[in-house]
Amino acid sequence: MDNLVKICGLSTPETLDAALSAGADLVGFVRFAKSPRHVGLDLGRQLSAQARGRAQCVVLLVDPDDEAVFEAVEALNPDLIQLHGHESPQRVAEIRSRAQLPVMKAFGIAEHSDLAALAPYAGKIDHILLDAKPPRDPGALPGGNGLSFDWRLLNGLDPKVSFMLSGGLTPDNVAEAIRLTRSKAVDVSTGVESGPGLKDPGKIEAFIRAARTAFAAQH
Ligand SMILES: O=C(O)c1ccccc1NCC(=O)[C@H](O)[C@H](O)COP(=O)(O)O
Repeated sequence: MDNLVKICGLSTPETLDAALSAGADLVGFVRFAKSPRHVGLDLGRQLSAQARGRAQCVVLLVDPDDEAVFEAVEALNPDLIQLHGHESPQRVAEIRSRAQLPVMKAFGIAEHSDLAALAPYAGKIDHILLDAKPPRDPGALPGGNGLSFDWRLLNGLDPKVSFMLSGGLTPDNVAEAIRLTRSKAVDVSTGVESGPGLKDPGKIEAFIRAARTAFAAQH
């Protein structure tokens, strides 16, 4: 995962086009009914076809049963499955094997000890996504909350561990986040919106530009 930008939670052809035109490497489609970014299967099929060949398509699922995995894979034909719930290492391995697709597992980070949760997934996942923990409110979404965590917590992470950084990133703070964490991949949703679920083409472009400049400065 080198110098990659993922725009997550795209749900209209227009904003997807904005992300693709601005050079997003990965585009994420959320399959979670309570989310303002949720895409139905027909829309997901249409959006992933629009993105095909221009960016990697990611389908985001939360504690999916086999049927939810199957229908999402069948409709969206994604390049990658992002798991954003409480999937155990064993369940992740099952999903990866049944779908025959790479998996990126999200981990919520609030304190240094949260990084210990990564170890049991070694060899069972293809990519690591480090995100803020969701608010304790029972109605809160498992992700896409626009909250960041203390990036300095990643200082103790083995430099050989490659990860995608997410959680509260914006066009204004992504350069600092990349500089501090030396992350080679970033993911954003809320920070490129003008309201819940409403992606803003200008913010998408500004985010990608800022991330690219910061990646270039790492070398
Ligand atoms: O976006 C959602 O609505 C969502 C719902 C359920 C699980 C995850 C969800 N989003 C995940 C993301 O958009 C990102 O991978 C990540 O959490 C960063 O989001 P943000 O802090 O909003 O940039």
